[in-house]
Amino acid sequence: MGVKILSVNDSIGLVHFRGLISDKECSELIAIGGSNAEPSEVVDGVSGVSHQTPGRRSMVASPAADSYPIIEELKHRIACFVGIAEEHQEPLQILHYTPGGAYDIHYDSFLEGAPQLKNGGNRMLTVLLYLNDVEEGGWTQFPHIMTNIVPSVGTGILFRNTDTQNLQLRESLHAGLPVVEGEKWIVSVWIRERAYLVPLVNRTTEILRRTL
Ligand SMILES: O=C(O)CCC(=O)C(=O)O
Ligand SMILES: [Fe+2]
Repeated sequence: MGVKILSVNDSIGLVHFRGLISDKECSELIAIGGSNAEPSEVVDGVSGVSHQTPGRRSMVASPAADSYPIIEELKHRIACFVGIAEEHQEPLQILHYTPGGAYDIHYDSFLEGAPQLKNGGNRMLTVLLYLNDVEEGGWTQFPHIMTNIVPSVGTGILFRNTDTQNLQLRESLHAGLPVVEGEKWIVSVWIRERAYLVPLVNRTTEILRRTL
């Protein structure tokens, strides 16, 4: 499957592309997301604790790659596409936004001294894959570089969150604008500077849920 580059913005290495996943795979991922969803959380940059917040209004599923061949395959494809080993990826997330759902303006990377940096370093890159067309709204917006990405099935973006010293890149500020009509399904993958160890507690919860 050939990846086609639609546009590039050099300031944050933003690449808009099509062809990393097929429409059929998008439907498959939506089905997996729908059957594993929980309310999304955000990690606190100081305490390192995850909590629900009004700024991230979506449902999220983080299915284990070893339970779903398509997730394993996708992680591999993303690693080849970005040229960084799979071990640097945090668990892949499938996000579902309904009308009013949004991810308010934020950085994916952490500031110096944040406890999350201990596991894998900073979130160097983000990959978002759009799994469906949104009737209205749901654009991914980068205000500093005045760029909006309109979700469209089978397309995706890749961008840098950090500079060459792995410090937060100001221009990487972004938001998932509110969905106005329809729904929005995406895959989101955060890629670290170094290998990221999936905390055992998450894995255990997942395994338990699977066996119950
Ligand atoms: O929903 C979007 O368009 C943005 C998602 C996002 O920023 C993230 O998952 O880090
Ligand atoms: Fe983000």
